[in-house]
Order: sequence, then structure tokens, then C-alpha cells
Amino acid sequence: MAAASAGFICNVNVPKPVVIKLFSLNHVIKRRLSTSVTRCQSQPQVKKRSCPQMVGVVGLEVHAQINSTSKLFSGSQVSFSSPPNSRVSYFDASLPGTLPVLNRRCVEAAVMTGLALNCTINMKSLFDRKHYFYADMPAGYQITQQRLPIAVSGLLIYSHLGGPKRNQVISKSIRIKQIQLEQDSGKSLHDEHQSQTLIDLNRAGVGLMELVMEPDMSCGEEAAAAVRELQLILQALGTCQGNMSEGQLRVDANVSVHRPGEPLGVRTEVKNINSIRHLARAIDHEIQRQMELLEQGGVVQNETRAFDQKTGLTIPMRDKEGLQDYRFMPEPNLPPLLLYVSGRVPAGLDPSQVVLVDRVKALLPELPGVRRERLVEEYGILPEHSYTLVNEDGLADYFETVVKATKAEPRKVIGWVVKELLSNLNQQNLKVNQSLVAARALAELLDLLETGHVSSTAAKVVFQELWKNPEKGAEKIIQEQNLGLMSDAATLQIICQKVVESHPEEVKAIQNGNHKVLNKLMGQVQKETKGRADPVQVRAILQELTSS
Ligand SMILES: Nc1ncnc2c1ncn2[C@@H]1O[C@H](COP(=O)(O)OP(=O)(O)OP(=O)(O)O)[C@@H](O)[C@H]1O
Ligand SMILES: [Mg+2]
Ligand SMILES: [Mg+2]
Repeated sequence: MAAASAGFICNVNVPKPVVIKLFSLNHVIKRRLSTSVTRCQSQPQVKKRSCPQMVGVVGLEVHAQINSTSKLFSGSQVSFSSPPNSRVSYFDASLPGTLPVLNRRCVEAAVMTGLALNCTINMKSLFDRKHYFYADMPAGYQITQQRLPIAVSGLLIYSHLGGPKRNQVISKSIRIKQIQLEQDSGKSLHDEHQSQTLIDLNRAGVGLMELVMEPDMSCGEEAAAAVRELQLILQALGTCQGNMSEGQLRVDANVSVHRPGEPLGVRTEVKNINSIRHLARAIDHEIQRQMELLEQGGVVQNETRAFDQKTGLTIPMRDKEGLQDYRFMPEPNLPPLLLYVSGRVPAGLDPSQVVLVDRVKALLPELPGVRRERLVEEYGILPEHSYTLVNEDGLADYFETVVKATKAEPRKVIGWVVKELLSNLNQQNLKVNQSLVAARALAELLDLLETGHVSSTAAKVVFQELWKNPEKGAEKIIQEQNLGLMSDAATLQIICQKVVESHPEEVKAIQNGNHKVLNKLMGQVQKETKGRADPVQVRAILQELTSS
């Protein structure tokens, strides 16, 4: 009841509400993206030998909410957390006599996304009505672009880590069939106590880009890597914020199985998956399910399914569609959408009122793939490290800030970023922008290491202290805890002497030519000095003491 009085439209004609906890959609699910992609389990997991040659086929439809302050065809504000039905214009509520007015920002976003994904931009595209009868779509249809979408024939290039050690970057690509502009629907919320469905139209009419991909993937891991790459691209472009837990990026996974060389199998569609991890799990489960079903003589139904996060299973949705007739028809209230290039705007048209494709192209930022290549080239780091840097939100920026502020070599910096920093962040489930050690503080510590004020072992201790007391700074911690480099020759001589005397076997081995054993003695000295001893001096002293 509270919800109804809070501004929901109460819809009494909806039968059998599906029970969803009210407001659960508003909960922000903490996203923690692993930098190593989940193992591809679909193919190798098919242990049953009776149909070994079956493979999974996956095609995604991605709905990306356009990052715009207002909706696609109305001036209402786009807002995730406003009170229900407080961002609804007459047009959004489909009141008779209201007309759509196309939002230029949404068109520019779709053009930019199309260009970034290597699409052909259609200089003329059309809007159509697609009919559904859902309570959260008051017009009874969605305005979309079925006949002639704004962008077609693109390519999404992505990579994931593979190989036995999962450190090889494997590049792949997926054909993008089309990108179409369309309206989002409202939200239906089912109040289990009142047995009623409540409608919130705040989202109704928000601009979406639907990206339809060809069925070029074969397992959950590939789909997860592709969607993560798409998310990074959209975020770099600023055309979609890509927050999946807020529904800004929603994925429908179409899944089938077949034997290579044979026609594609019947697909099922797992709808509205809102996390990359769940996407991979849902697809792998669905491939497995279909294979087992066929193996037992069953047939795959062309149906819509939902993923149950708790059980890890996909289940048929109640509204089994079968072949749904959307009764597509041209949208009579919108003229064709025409795009132009500079210098070719017809007389009489105000250039500031049209979208110029070349202008949009000139605004394309550095895309993730290009950034990875640049990081490898500019800083001499490994490709897999560039992959980690770019795929973890904010990590590449952090790394570049440290590199610019320290004298240490980028190759040294990368070790600290992917080992010390990332493991601390992961342990506490923090994002890079929540790091307790700021990029500049790490740069300062690395400078102290570089200039011989602290050994690398002690620097790691300083880093952990810095994490606990970020306000102190590395220098103060080194002073307070006496972690500075121990380089007093006389003291080191005494410690080395002691270590040599207590390790006669090792000394003998070194004297017999096994020089690697010297490292063990060095380790002992570092143990004695809590990692503070100057390794160069220690090595020299030990070499002298063990030489026969
Ligand atoms: N046999 C198949 N196996 C897996 N995926 C498939 C197969 N055939 C088609 N697909 C994928 O299904 C998706 C079809 O999307 P499209 O938007 O064209 O149609 P739709 O799903 O019927 O429409 P809607 O937008 O209403 O969901 C594409 O991503 C395509 O790659
Ligand atoms: Mg579709
Ligand atoms: Mg679909």
C-alpha cells in the first residue's frame, strides 16, 4: 500500500503476479570483476562421450541504456532512483494527442557507438512500432528500428586470457548485425502482500541501443569477455554508463547446440541477465542442458528462459512466447532519421540541428583495445598486464599516474600494481578508486625503493603499513618502524658471518660450484634483518665469505 501511495500506478488487469520483492530492483549489487575471466566450461565439461562433437552456439542481444539526461522521445529526466512515476511526461504515459520528439543526444550516442564498433552507419534509418501488451508499456507498442536500423554490419573485437597458465591473450571477434534505437519499457513491480502489480513509468521511454550480435560465440567465457569489452567501449565513449546492476546494460543470451557442419540448432533465449558472471554461468548451463536433452532423445523448445542465480539453472519463463506476432508497422509520427556529413547539409537545414557523422567520428576517444596496445608499446609491459590494467575499472589510470610520478621503471610499477595493490583490493572487495594507497603515495614509496632508502622486501611491509595508515606516507613509516635499508658494512659483515657459520652444508655446496645456493644464504640474512639488508652488499660479502 505504501508503494501505491508513493506514486505507483496500480494496474488491476494483470493476472497472477510473479512475486518479486518490492524495491529489490533498487538494490545495488556490488560488482567485483575478476581480471581473469572464468574458465570456459561448456565445451570441456561435456564429459558424456555419446555426443562429443556437439558444440554450443551463442548470439547475444544487448540493451544498452543511452547515457542522456532526457528520454528518447520526450524531455523527461532519466533517473534511476527518483520516486516512482515522478519522471513521466504525457508522451511517456501515452496520453492521446502527444507526439514523439527525437532526442539528438541519443542519435549521436548510437552513431558514436556504431562507429566505435566498426559498423556502417545508415544515413537514413526508420522507426517502427513493435506491439506488445504489457502493463508497463501503456501505448501497447514500443518504437524501435526494425526495417532500417541506424547502424549495421559491425565487428566487436575482444580478447580473453587462455592457455595452460591462463596468461595468454586470445583475440576474437563477433559480427554485429545491427544497432537500433528504441524505447525502454516501464517497470512492473509485484507487491506480494497486496497481490497487485504496480507500475513505475520512470523508465518508460528511456533511450536504448539494442545491439544484435551474430551467433559467433560458443561458450559462456567468450560471451562474458565480449560483454565486458563492450561495456568498456561504451564507458570509454560515454554513450552508456554500463552499470549492469542498475539495468543500464542488459543481456539476452540466445543459445543452441549443434554438430559443426550441420545447420544451427533451435535456440532458447535466456532473458535479462544483469551480471557478467551470471551471463557466463547461464550460457554454460544452458548449453549443457540442451546437450543432455538431445542426448536423451528430447527436443529443444524455442522458448524464453530465465536464469536462477541461486540454483545456477535456467528455467522456462511463464510467458512462453512461441512465435510471437509483433505486428510491426512503420511509426507514422516520426519521419525517416537522416544523418549528414559536414559541408553536405542541404540548404535550409540548420547544421546545428542535425547530426553530422564526421563530427561524431572526430570525437571518438581512445578505445580499450587501442589503450592496451599503447600501454604495451609505451611502457614495455606484458600484453596480459595491459589486459588486467584496462579490464579493471580505473586501474590503467592508476598505473599511468604512478608511472608519471615515480622514477621507477614502468616494468617495476606494473608488478606493484598487479600484485600488491590488486591483491589488497581483492581481499577487501574494494574498487580501484577506493584504494587506501593512492597512486601518488605508491609513487613516493617506489622512489624510496629506487633511491636505495628501502629494500624491496621492506618496501612491501611499508606498503601494508601504508594501507593501514594512509595518512602517514612511506617516509614516515620507514622512519617510525626502522624499515630503512641496512647498509652499514660492519653490521652486515657480522650477520653474514653468523649465517655462513650456521650453514656449513650450503657453504660446501657453493664451494663445489653450486652458486644458486648463495640465494638461500641471502634469504637467511634477509630473515635476520627483516628484509632490510642491502642485497648488493650482502651478496658481495657472502661471495667473499664462501669463496674457498
Ligand atoms: N541458432 C541460434 N543459436 C544461437 N543464437 C542464435 C541462433 N539464431 C539466432 N541467434 C541469435 O539470436 C538473436 C536474434 O535476435 P533478434 O533481435 O534478431 O530477434 P528476436 O530475439 O526474435 O527478437 P527480440 O528483439 O524480440 O528478442 C541474435 O543475437 C542471433 O545471433
Ligand atoms: Mg532483439
Ligand atoms: Mg531476442
